[in-house]
Amino acid sequence: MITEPRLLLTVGEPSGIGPDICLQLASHALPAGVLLIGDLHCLRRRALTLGLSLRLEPWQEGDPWPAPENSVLHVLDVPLAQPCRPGHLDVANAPAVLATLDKAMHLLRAGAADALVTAPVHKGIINDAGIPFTGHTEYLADACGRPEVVMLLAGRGLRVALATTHLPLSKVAAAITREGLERTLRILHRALREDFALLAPRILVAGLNPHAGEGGHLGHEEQDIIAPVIAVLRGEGLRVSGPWPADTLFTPRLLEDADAVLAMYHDQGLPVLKYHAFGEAVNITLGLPIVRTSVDHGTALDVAGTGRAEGGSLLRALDVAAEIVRNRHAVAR
Ligand SMILES: NC(=O)c1ccc[n+]([C@@H]2O[C@H](COP(=O)([O-])OP(=O)(O)OC[C@H]3O[C@@H](n4cnc5c(N)ncnc54)[C@H](O)[C@@H]3O)[C@@H](O)[C@H]2O)c1
Ligand SMILES: N[C@H](C(=O)O)[C@H](O)COP(=O)(O)O
Repeated sequence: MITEPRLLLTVGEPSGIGPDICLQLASHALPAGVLLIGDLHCLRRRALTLGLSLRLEPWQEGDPWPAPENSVLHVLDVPLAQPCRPGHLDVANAPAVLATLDKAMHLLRAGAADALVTAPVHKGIINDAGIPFTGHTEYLADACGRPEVVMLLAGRGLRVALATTHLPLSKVAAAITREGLERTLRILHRALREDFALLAPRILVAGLNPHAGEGGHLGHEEQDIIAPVIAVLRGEGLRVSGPWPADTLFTPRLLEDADAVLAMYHDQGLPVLKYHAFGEAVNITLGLPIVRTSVDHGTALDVAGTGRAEGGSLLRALDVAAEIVRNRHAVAR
């Protein structure tokens, strides 16, 4: 039985709060052994800026997994091209940010770690560097050869999954197909069972249009796509219901009988989740062969290096990653 999962933690965008919240971990009792992946020099400078007293130890592939120690963090060094300055993005550092993810994937594939936790990256600066990138979710899906994954954010008892992720609103409707939606619901259902140990998960599915299409007068996706998929899955005994009008779906009476909500697009579901649990929620990628969790917030350039970054979501992301590793291990036995 795995007692202490080995967690990789990528530091994310170096000019954002990723380094700040990673460094804060040195003063916490962690749920698992954690290895940071990022620029060691940047982390040392940020610790000085923040007045944090801790030791940062270099770790290299082949070294034994670092034992947890008070006020000590271990770092696999992935050097940046330019020195990092809190709050100031530098396009030259974008390749190194992605290199931390590639390193993590390499270690996971080699069986040298059990899960990946990611601090936030800045999607815009990576694109400005000429590298097409929409998010960790899609990048890791691609790296794992699993194009169909599902983004789930969970916090304070609410779980919200998305049928589409980082897509312009103008492309959302066309991206919702019967095949895609059915696959998404199957991935969500399986993950709720295996990763969250819910034996018969109940899923509420949102409509796409106002009032779930108002009987076809405000859109047809509910009748043509969403309802037929729900009918197929219900026919197999899955506890899936909807399409529910999204404006009243997130009300206590409905949520009390649900384990997760499937929203049709990013800003239909995530504002509710973040209003409910920002700072304590966790982003989990379902359907990958690896375990990957992340924070519920972005790079917060405005607070990087100021001492005002809050690390609660990162602590939860580490907890949830460790819990999923243990649950998957139990299922495999
Ligand atoms: N997991 C990820 O990699 C991830 C997640 C969300 C957003 N992003 C990226 O982050 C960048 C900035 O996004 P944004 O400005 O929309 O959102 P943001 O979460 O970075 O910031 C929104 C507001 O919340 C504050 N804030 C966020 N997290 C905080 C924390 N831990 N402690 C204190 N204050 C905090 C910020 O200061 C800001 O005022 C974008 O490029 C976005 O794509 C990345
Ligand atoms: N959609 C996420 C959020 O709003 O919190 C975020 O952009 C992170 O996505 P990735 O995990 O794909 O980077």
